Amino acid sequence: MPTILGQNQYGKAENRVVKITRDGDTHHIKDLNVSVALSGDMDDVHYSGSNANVLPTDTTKNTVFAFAKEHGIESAEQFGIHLARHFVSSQEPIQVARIRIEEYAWERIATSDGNSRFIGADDVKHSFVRKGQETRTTQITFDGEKWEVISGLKDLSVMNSTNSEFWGYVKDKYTTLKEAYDRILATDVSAKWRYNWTSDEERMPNWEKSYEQTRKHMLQAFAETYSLSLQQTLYQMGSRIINSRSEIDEIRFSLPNNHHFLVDLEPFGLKNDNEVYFAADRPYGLIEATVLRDGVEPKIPVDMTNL
Ligand SMILES: O=c1[nH]c(=O)c2[nH]c(=O)[nH]c2[nH]1
Repeated sequence: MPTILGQNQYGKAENRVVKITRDGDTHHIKDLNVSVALSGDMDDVHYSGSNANVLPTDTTKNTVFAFAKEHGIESAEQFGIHLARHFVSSQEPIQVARIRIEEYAWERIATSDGNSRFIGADDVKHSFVRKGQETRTTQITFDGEKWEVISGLKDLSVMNSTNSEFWGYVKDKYTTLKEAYDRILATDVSAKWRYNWTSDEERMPNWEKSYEQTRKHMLQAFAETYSLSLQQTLYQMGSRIINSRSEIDEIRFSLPNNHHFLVDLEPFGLKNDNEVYFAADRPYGLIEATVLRDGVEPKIPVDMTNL
């Protein structure tokens, strides 16, 4: 059967580029998901396999990261326009460049002695919570006599653009990880906490207020902990909640370590001074632990955290 080639396009999809602009110790984040689709004179590669007109998709990826450094990311539109113009004007066979960008917005975390809108406060300069709501969860069990309430949240994305280190770990013959003295710490918090209210005889907690305060303490502890590991940060988050909220006896966290790798821009003659990162989606470290009020029995099932 005779066939002909129809519409075709190619490029690297979903380049997760994170650009940190460090204005003194006030940091600004641009977090984009950039997909490049190029089309033009690409008959030969499909019909005969000649790559003579093919700019590799790998190069389109490199261009995204290099442009983040060279031109900055003023807005998704400005960044996309730069990229599209570059591909069409620098590559003779390419006639159309389509750049799709999703932008993930981040807000500064309001810390215990500051307001997020007041950037003068020392500790709100490099801690962010992703815009858009997390999911709130609860599970209630009643046997006719006793209540058990386990509430929580998931998909609360947070990031510290500094004040995170990781070093001094065990090294064996398979260890390649470089020690980090200034890294990005990012996670999507899943947490479940158990209320110590168990009977109609006791005063019921104010559920709305408790949720709001627990979330607040969780965020503030994340922002205010100078982190030597995600494990240490987790413990700080949990103990801040147990110490501040008498209605909660136990909290379990499941924290993915959302790795941000510095992109090597040396091959393009560019210095990456902790500015341009590749936000990897997998694999990720997964750090899980329960923090308990001293003397109480743990009751949150260990594999419940992600529900
Ligand atoms: O905070 C961290 N904890 C780890 O256990 C770990 N392991 C790793 O490779 N990176 C990190 N980061």
